[in-house]
Order: sequence, then structure tokens, then C-alpha cells
Amino acid sequence: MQLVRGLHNLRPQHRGCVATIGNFDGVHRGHQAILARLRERAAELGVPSCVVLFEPQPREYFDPKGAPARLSRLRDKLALLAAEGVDRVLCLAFNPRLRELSAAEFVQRVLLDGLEVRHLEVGDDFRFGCDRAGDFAFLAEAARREGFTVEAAKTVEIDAERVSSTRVRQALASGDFVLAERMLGRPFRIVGRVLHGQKLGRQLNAPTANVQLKRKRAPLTGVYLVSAEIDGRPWPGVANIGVRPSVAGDGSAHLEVHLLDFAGDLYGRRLTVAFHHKLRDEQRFASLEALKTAIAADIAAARAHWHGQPLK
Ligand SMILES: Cc1cc2nc3c(=O)[nH]c(=O)nc-3n(C[C@H](O)[C@H](O)[C@H](O)COP(=O)(O)O)c2cc1C
Ligand SMILES: Nc1ncnc2c1ncn2[C@@H]1O[C@H](COP(=O)(O)OP(=O)(O)OP(=O)(O)O)[C@@H](O)[C@H]1O
Repeated sequence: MQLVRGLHNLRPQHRGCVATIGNFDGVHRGHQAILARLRERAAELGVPSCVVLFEPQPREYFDPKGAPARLSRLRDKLALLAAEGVDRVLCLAFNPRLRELSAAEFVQRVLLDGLEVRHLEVGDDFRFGCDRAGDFAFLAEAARREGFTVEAAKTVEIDAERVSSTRVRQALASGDFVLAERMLGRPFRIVGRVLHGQKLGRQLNAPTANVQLKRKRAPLTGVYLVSAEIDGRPWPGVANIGVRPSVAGDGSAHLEVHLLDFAGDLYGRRLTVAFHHKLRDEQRFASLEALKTAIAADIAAARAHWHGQPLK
């Protein structure tokens, strides 16, 4: 999969494609359905498929503090899109210039001049352009005029409700991993590099891999049953994701993973952590001794859970 950053990096050979536009945070079942249809149309027309996305996501641009935590960082999103067979991603910086483009200018500059789009696939609720003034009807009119096709993807629902990134975040926040996994089509995963921590874990009888969370916020907090991919195979464990109120922290979120009976060195490696079940909320303990007892109980619960269970 090819990544093109910014309209100015589009070349004549990038013209002529089928495209879709959106945030694609988490690449959930709704997104996957759009991407499947995009693959079909690309094959029919004999052109590559292209996903147009924004970085930062528009809500992060408008409200950096209030925007919801990401399900996937750009790097994870690109890996997920590549796995869905996307040929190209056009990543546009969401900045003052882009936000001021009217719907008509967006169509002209991005879809026509930039990509020379032959087919566009979007969700029926898709809106774009300055003040979200562009909608499906607007695109349909532009398509008729300019000679490309546009199609509204059928809404993907689970339990009679539309699948969306927002709903996946809600499921994670409420600890409903069964629903989150059904909406994502896979367990929720966080990928990050293992950094050196405060080395307190050993004293707590729970050495942990400290997984870097680049963004300060994560879409979930608490203590979870997890599995981490070690040399391509899932290894069972337990993890805390939060600000660690019992130990003096810097206020930012950490992901600490204790893998059951694991002795290897993980520093510097990228670890993929899959979340399966919430054990409890993160707590402030009065002493390290109390924290140690709680972690021992978490580990015992993890052992009991994983005993004989197939891992994903
Ligand atoms: C299973 C598990 C549960 C945890 N629960 C809590 C908790 O409830 N409250 C808290 O402040 N820290 C909790 N922690 C985080 C520990 O405080 C943290 O792992 C410890 O400080 C080790 O950090 P270090 O690797 O930076 O040395 C938990 C860690 C693990 C592995
Ligand atoms: N469940 C769904 N079924 C069909 N299409 C969808 C579904 N969810 C999103 N889409 C479409 O996928 C494209 C990208 O969607 P986008 O990631 O911007 O929205 P979303 O998943 O609904 O996220 P949010 O919850 O933040 O609104 C858009 O065209 C959107 O309409």
C-alpha cells in the first residue's frame, strides 16, 4: 500500500482511481464493508483504490482536549487499511487551509484535479467541506456533472444499531469487549514500543512491559485480561491502563502489561496487546503492599481465566 501525504505529493500517475473519504478510526465492520465494495469497484474499473483520510482527525483539530481518544493511531490505521487490500492512502493534513475548503472546492481540488476519481463510495451520512455543507446529494450532483459514479454504502448494523467508531469507544469504555470485538471484527488492540518504566514492577511481584502510549489518552482505563503477540503467537497476561494513582506518576496514561510466566527481554520491541475482558477499575491504594495484593489477585484471576482457553 502506498501512502501519499498531502495533495502536493499527488502525481499524474495517481489520477484515475476509486475512492472513499473518512476518519476510519479503528477500521470497524462498517468501514470494512465500504472497503470491500471499493475493492470490487476497483477490480471492475481496473484502477487502484484510494482512501482519503485526515490527520489530525477533524474533531481533534477543532477540539484537541475534548475530542475522544483514538482507537487507532495513524500507523495502526494504515496497517489495518493495508490488510483490507487498500492500494493507496491519501493523508491530508487537517489545517486552516483544508477546513476552509468549501464542498465544491474539495470536490474540485481533491476528487477531480488530485485523484480524477472514477467512483466514490461513502456512507449515506457522510458530510464534508467547510461547515460540513457537502452531503451525498451534493456528491451525486457533482458526479452527474463530472462523469464519475457515487454510491452510498449500505449501513452496517449490529443489534439493530449502526456500527461506528463512537460506538466502539463506548463499548470499550463500558467494558463490553464482546460487542467491541463484534464491531471491530477482531479484538481491540493497542500497539506500542516497550519502554523502560520505574522498575517498581519487580517489587510488586509483577514485572511489566511498559507500552508507550503516544497520545496522552486511551479509549479505556482499568485492569484487563490481555494477550500480547510474542514471536507471532499470543501470550496470556494481565494489564493495567491508566494513570497509576498509587505510585507517583506524571498524570499521563500508561499501559503496563504483565505476561504470565514470561522471562524474556521486551525492551525496545513493538508489542501488540489485545484486550479481552475487564477485571476491575484502576484504584488508588494506600500502600504498595495493598497494590501488591490486588495485583496478585488480578494475576490469579488471569490464570483461572486463561486455563485451557484458546487465545486470540
Ligand atoms: C495487573 C495490574 C494491575 C494494576 N493495578 C493498579 C491499580 O489499581 N492502581 C495503580 O495505581 N496502579 C496499578 N498498577 C500499576 C502499577 O502501579 C505499575 O505497574 C507499577 O507501578 C510498575 O510500574 P513500572 O513498570 O513503571 O515500574 C497495576 C499493574 C498491573 C500489572
Ligand atoms: N456502520 C457503517 N455502515 C456503513 N458505512 C459506514 C458505517 N460507519 C461509517 N461508515 C462510513 O465510512 C466512512 C468513514 O466513516 P468515519 O470513520 O468518518 O465515521 P464513523 O465510523 O461513523 O465514526 P464516528 O463515530 O466518529 O462518526 C464514511 O463514509 C461513513 O459514512
